[in-house]
Amino acid sequence: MSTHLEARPGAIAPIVLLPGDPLRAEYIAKTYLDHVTRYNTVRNAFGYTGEYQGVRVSVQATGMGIPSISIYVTELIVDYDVQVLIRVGTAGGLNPAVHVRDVLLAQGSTTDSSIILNTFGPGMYFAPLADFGLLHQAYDQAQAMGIAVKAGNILGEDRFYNDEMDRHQLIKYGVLATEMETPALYLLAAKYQRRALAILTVSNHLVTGEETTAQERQTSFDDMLKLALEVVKGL
Ligand SMILES: O=P(O)(O)O[C@H]1O[C@H](CO)[C@@H](O)[C@H]1O
Ligand SMILES: O=c1cc[nH]c(=O)[nH]1
Repeated sequence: MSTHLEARPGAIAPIVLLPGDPLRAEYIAKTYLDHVTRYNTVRNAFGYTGEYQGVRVSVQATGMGIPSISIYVTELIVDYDVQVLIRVGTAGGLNPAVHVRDVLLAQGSTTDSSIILNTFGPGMYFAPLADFGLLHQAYDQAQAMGIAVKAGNILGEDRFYNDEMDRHQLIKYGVLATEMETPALYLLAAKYQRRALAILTVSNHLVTGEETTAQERQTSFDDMLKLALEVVKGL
């Protein structure tokens, strides 16, 4: 047990998929995994362990935002010795080259969060990066599966509703999309020397106003999830 997870020792696999939404965790477990057990219901942050084509893998909901994912990632690493963490999340498009339903690989994550300042002190702007091996593997796997992914910098914001933020400069500098957890995932992976990657599906576009229907969201989620699981299988 850890403070927020009731899993017994050994109940969580060394490789974990991390959706924000607990119902996405349930969907992944029910749709893609065999021999599934649910190891966590604390706060309804569902956690499951099962097998994907013979490979043991867990799925842990992280909730929304940096404070929430930081709790789950820290406990997964420190209390359950998880080695590989792959976020499977949604993002809002920023760049005109990005469209709803696109699957993105977060090569790095810019952030307005204070986590970098609080970790390194003033004047040091640490760049939270994906594990290169996972990124490379996910990119190659996506090509093999015919999934058109874009890899690049994403924004991990502190607030979903943030009228005050001017994102235009970031868009000019090539930032693809915005979400709310990846900088913390990459920072903690760096801290504990674990491997992490965020794979994101674009669910809406903040500049063009494009939206997805529930059905379209499901299909593009499935592309992202199959990609993540094939990466897991290749580890
Ligand atoms: O779909 P998930 O994984 O929750 O990710 C995105 O969706 C939530 C906001 O709606 C934030 O958590 C954001 O990062
Ligand atoms: O954080 C997020 C996630 C999806 N869409 C957004 O606009 N923001």
